[in-house]
Amino acid sequence: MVKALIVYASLTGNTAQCVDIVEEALTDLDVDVEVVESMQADPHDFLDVDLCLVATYTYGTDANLPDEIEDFYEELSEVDLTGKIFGTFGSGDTFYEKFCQSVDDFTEQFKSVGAVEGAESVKVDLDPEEEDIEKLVAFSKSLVEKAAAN
Ligand SMILES: Cc1cc2nc3c(=O)[nH]c(=O)nc-3n(C[C@H](O)[C@H](O)[C@H](O)COP(=O)(O)O)c2cc1C
Repeated sequence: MVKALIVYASLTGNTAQCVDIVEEALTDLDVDVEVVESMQADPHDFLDVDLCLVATYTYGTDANLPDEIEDFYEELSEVDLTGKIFGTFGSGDTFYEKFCQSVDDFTEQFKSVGAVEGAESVKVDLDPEEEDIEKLVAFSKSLVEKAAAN
């Protein structure tokens, strides 16, 4: 059975909604999914799963990482995830110049520790609508296919 860990940060619930959608999609695909808030998460836990996922919103004056996921981001740089499949997603607001910058920051961080992107990241404008749900389900499916072939 494929195992997945989703680590997330969500202040007003939009990213949490995206997490629920991905969790349900992965469960429907027979994946054993664990969901952990970033403050409670340890990046070393990714070593025990087949699929490593991070979901986050973007905040601050210069598209900063949310405070509650910063330590996790830094510690992720110390974990060797060579060959592991990862996926990133989250919510932002297209009003801002750097839309979903934190999602991109995590994509780069995962790549820097050797993980392999299993599906293109999904960036949702505020709360997920029908087309976002479809994208998140397709994202989940693609990740599972990659993990199964890994
Ligand atoms: C002060 C502030 C700064 C923000 N900066 C950005 C930003 O740079 N880029 C972006 O895409 N969204 C930005 N956002 C929007 C949030 O990421 C967006 O509202 C998101 O849906 C929140 O997710 P959550 O409901 O999971 O907390 C900002 C919001 C606030 C309040």
